[in-house]
Amino acid sequence: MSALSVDDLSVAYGRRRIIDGLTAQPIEAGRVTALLGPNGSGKSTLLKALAGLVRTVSGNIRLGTQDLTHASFAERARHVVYLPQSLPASVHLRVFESVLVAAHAQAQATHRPDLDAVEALLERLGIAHLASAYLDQLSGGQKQLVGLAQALIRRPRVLLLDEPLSALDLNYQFHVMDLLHQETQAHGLITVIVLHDINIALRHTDHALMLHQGKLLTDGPSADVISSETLRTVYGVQARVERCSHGFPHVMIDALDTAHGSHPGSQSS
Ligand SMILES: Nc1ncnc2c1ncn2[C@@H]1O[C@H](COP(=O)(O)OP(=O)(O)OP(=O)(O)O)[C@@H](O)[C@H]1O
Repeated sequence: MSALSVDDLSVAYGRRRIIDGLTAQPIEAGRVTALLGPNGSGKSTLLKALAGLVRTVSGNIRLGTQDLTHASFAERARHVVYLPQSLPASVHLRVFESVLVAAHAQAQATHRPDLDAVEALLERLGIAHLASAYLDQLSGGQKQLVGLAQALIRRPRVLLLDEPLSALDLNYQFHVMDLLHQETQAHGLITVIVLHDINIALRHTDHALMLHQGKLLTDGPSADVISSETLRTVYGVQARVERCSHGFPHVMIDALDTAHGSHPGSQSS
């Protein structure tokens, strides 16, 4: 299975460099990778660069042996699906149609869309009852689940999700992470998820990249990346990683780290 490789990647908006010479370990297929870091550290910018949505990019992005950095937008879109933080507000389509449209978009390139597959996916996401509802009449969390259905139905090789749990209740957060794990393993996807909830990252992801002011502070197994030291450096908090009675690691935040003075994200230019 191919890996996604990022080598010496820099990304700028105009003259302002946001991602600065980022080189990461290969992001392997079949495992869920968390992209972590404070507000403004460059997580969305990195995802957009991987999806080919930012112009001012230097360095190398490869999918297996294929150079994605210089691939056309259409070529990249065959392999990479990016789900932004929020979907367009006013699309007057029914949920089922919207997922079918997403399937059609991909089907031209790879496989034929399948009505049963759409139905099964809505069922697995727990939103089959919304199939006939209009998108612009859904709650924020319901829209987010539909966005995930639109992304997953396309069966990409690389799935980039920007805060896909931000509007979901506790039950759906767990359910969606479980489902993403199953899909990632079953289809050998490269799944990269921006998360703010460190405990979800610890519990539900295999690998993590920790961004700090546009640079990669560290990457590796999530349980190694999420440590007291990195949480202090990156988020300016005093934290402990402990195991709960079921043996799962869990982060406990004790206090803000007074040595930081202000929010660490506010230090970036
Ligand atoms: N379209 C844009 N034009 C100019 N600057 C931008 C643009 N989008 C983001 N930025 C800037 O790039 C920096 C990184 O933003 P980005 O959205 O990548 O951060 P993030 O880590 O995803 O943050 P958050 O956790 O708050 O979503 C911020 O300082 C932001 O102001």
